[in-house]
Amino acid sequence: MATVLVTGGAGYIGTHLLVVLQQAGHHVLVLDNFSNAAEVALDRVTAITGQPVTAWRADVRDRRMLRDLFGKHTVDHVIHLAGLKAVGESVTTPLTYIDNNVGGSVALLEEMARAGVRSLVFSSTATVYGEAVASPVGECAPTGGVTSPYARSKLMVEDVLADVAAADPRWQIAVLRYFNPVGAHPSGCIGEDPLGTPNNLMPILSQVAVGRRSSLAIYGNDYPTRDGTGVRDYLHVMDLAEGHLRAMEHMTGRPGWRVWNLGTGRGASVLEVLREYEAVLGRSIPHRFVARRPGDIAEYYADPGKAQRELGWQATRTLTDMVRDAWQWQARNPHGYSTRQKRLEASF
Ligand SMILES: NC(=O)c1ccc[n+]([C@@H]2O[C@H](COP(=O)([O-])OP(=O)(O)OC[C@H]3O[C@@H](n4cnc5c(N)ncnc54)[C@H](O)[C@@H]3O)[C@@H](O)[C@H]2O)c1
Ligand SMILES: O=c1ccn([C@@H]2O[C@H](COP(=O)(O)OP(=O)(O)O[C@H]3O[C@H](CO)[C@@H](O)[C@H](O)[C@H]3O)[C@@H](O)[C@H]2O)c(=O)[nH]1
Repeated sequence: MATVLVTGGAGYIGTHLLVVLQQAGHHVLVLDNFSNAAEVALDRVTAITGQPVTAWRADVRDRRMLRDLFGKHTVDHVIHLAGLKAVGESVTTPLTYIDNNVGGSVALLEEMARAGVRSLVFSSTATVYGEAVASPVGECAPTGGVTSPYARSKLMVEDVLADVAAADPRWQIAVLRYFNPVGAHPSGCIGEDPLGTPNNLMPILSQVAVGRRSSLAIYGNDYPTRDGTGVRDYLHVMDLAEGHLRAMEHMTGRPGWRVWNLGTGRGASVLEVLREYEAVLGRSIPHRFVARRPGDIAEYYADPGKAQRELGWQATRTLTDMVRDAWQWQARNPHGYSTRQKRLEASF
C-alpha cells in the first residue's frame, strides 16, 4: 500500500482516480485549490469507497504549502492532475495557462525533489499531437503542430519532465496522453460538473437530455468522415483512472521518462454518440447542424498498443457504458454538485 498525492484530485478525473486508488488499497491525499471543483465531491468519493479523503485546500504553485504537506506526510507517488483545461480560454489568457500549468508543475517538481519524492504521473493530452496527425495516433507521432496555449503548456511540461529525468536518474516519470475522457462512476455519485457552459460534447448532450439546454449544436457535417461529423476516441473515465494506477505500479523501481497514449483505439462520430445517447434514453434528443468549430479537426483516435503491451492496460468499457454512466450521473444530479458546498466534515 502506497501513499499517493493527487493534485487536482477533487476534479472530474481526480475523483474517479481517488476511487480506483482507494479500492486498490492505496492511501490518498488530495491537493486542490477548488477553482474548478466542489468540496462535496470528496464526500461522494468516501460514500463510494467507505474511506475518508484527506484534502489540502491549496494552490499547486504555493511552495510553502507544498513544503508543509511533504513535511507532514510521507508521500510515495504524486499524480499531477491540477491545471486549467479549457482550450478556447487558453487562447485569450495564455499567461494564466502557462502560470498554472507550467508554473504549477515546476513548483511541484522542486518541492518533490526537496522532499525526496521522485515518482510522478502527469496528465497530458492528445491535443499535443496538433492538427496534422494521422490516426491511429501512436506515441511517436510528431508533436510540433500544437494549436493552443493549453496544448503548448502540456507539451512544455512534458519536455521539462524529460529534462528532469535526464538530469537525475532517480526520477520515475510517466506522461499519460489522454484522448477524450467521458462518462462517470456507475453509481452516479460522482461525474463531470462543468462550471458555466460546457465546452465538450458529452456534458452538453447530458444537459440537453436533462432539459437544461434546448438542443445540441453539431459543429459541422461536412468533414471527410463516415457521416460528415467529427470523430474522436471517447474513453470511459474509469478506464482512464485505471490507466493511472497501472502506470504508477509499472514505474515503481523503473526510473526514467515514459509516455503512453490512453484511448480505446476506436473513433466515434458526433452522430454515433448522439444515437447512442438516444438509445439509452429511449427518446430523441433535439439537435441541429451548425458551422464547424474553429480549430476542430476531422478525426483522431489512439493507437493504445504501447499501453497494452507495457502496462497491460486496455479500455474495457464500451460507448454504451460511457453514455449510460454519463446519463446516470446527470439524471441523479441534474444540476451537478448544485452548490459548490463545503464538505460536511472538513479535513483541511
Ligand atoms: N477532461 C479532459 O477532457 C482532459 C483531456 C486531456 C487532459 N486532461 C487533463 O487532465 C487533468 C484533469 O482534468 P479534469 O477533466 O479532471 O479537469 P478538472 O478541472 O475537473 O480538474 C482539475 C482540478 O485541478 C484543480 N486546479 C486547477 N488549477 C489548480 C492549481 N493551480 N492548484 C491546485 N489545484 C488546481 C481544479 O480545482 C480541479 O479540481 C488536467 O490537467 C487536464 O488538463 C483533461
Ligand atoms: O457542442 C458541441 C461540442 C462538441 N461537438 C463536437 O464533438 C466532438 C468532440 O468535441 P469535444 O468534446 O469538445 O472534444 P475535443 O474538441 O476533442 O477536445 C477535448 O479532448 C481533448 C483530448 O483529446 C482535450 O485535450 C480537450 O481539452 C478537450 O476539450 C468534436 O467533433 C466537436 O466538434 C459538437 O458537435 N457540438
